[in-house]
Amino acid sequence: MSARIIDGKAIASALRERIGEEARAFAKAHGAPPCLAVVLVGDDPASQVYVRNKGRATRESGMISIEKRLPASASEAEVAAVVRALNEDPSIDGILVQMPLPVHIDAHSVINEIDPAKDVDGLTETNAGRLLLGVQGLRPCTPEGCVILAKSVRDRLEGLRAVVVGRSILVGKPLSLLLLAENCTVVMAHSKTRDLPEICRSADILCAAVGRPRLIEGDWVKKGAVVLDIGINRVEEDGAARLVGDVDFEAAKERAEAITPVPGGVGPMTIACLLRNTLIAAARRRGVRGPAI
Ligand SMILES: NC(=O)C1=CN([C@@H]2O[C@H](COP(=O)(O)OP(=O)(O)OC[C@H]3O[C@@H](n4cnc5c(N)ncnc54)[C@H](OP(=O)(O)O)[C@@H]3O)[C@@H](O)[C@H]2O)C=CC1
Ligand SMILES: Nc1nc(=O)c2c([nH]1)NC[C@@H]1CN(c3ccc(C(=O)N[C@@H](CCC(=O)O)C(=O)O)cc3)C=[N+]21
Repeated sequence: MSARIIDGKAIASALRERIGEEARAFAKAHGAPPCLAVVLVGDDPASQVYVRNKGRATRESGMISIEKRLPASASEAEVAAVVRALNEDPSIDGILVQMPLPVHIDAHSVINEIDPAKDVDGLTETNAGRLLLGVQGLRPCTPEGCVILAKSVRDRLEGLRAVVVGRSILVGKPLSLLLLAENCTVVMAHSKTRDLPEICRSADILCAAVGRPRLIEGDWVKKGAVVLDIGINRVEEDGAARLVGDVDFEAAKERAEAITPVPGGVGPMTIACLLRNTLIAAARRRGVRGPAI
């Protein structure tokens, strides 16, 4: 039987609807809507598209979107200065520095300039540490979106075996920690992992965040597994440009119970969770409870 396709676009759209309502209530109570600032350095075409989409989604949810663009030649000090100015601006609730940064800029240093209270990507040392400790903080958006999608299929994740392929700071590592917090038994796999197919076959929840088109083959998927495909890879096929994930979707859907498509799976959830984090940051900065969503 063919798998159920997890409609990330629809789930994200429902979440954004509720965030929009909360944002409007917030604006009434506090005199201004939450405000997200996105810092974009250079002119990477994929980043331009994401930043434009984020801006549109932010406005659609009744929030304010600000973009700070710098040329690819900007120095680390210049980027850091922009981030510090946003930290000090009381009208800004959330700051996101779009990755990747040009190679001459140390991403870790720039991210650490962000005020942890405005770090809606959850990437500063403070928020990463809070995730590790399991205390209140802002969580990275893509991993959060993945957990919501997994829960849309399985009410309780407790005791399930989760395999996360990829251990980046942005996706794989925080996703492993969030699944651990849900009481999954988590295996973190990466480029040095031996017997990757065998390890994947043991997964009740299989998460792929690698950045290699269709690396995960159909027969690496256990029958009845939930597959979350985080990869976004642009490939040329039959003379046309298209987006594919890290999982061989057509083959995997014959074995999985449920699977996310690319596009229309995890990607839209990342944006919805970014908006939710902006709302949470805006509320906490004013000392009120965050949204109940
Ligand atoms: N849907 C969304 O919202 C988002 C999607 N993405 C997409 O997710 C993918 C991953 O992104 P990101 O985490 O930033 O990528 P990175 O390149 O930072 O990390 C890739 C990870 O995959 C591992 N890896 C590479 N090759 C293999 C292999 N052959 N077998 C097993 N593991 C391997 C690497 O291992 P090692 O550590 O050993 O090098 C590394 O941990 C990309 O396609 C990206 O576009 C990213 C962010 C959000
Ligand atoms: N600081 C930072 N935080 C990020 O969260 C971050 C980042 N940098 N750099 C790049 C990656 C990538 N990313 C995506 C977000 C949405 C979609 C998305 O909405 N994708 C649509 C399709 C979009 C398209 O057609 O290109 C989908 O999957 O359906 C994809 C990818 C966030 N990232």
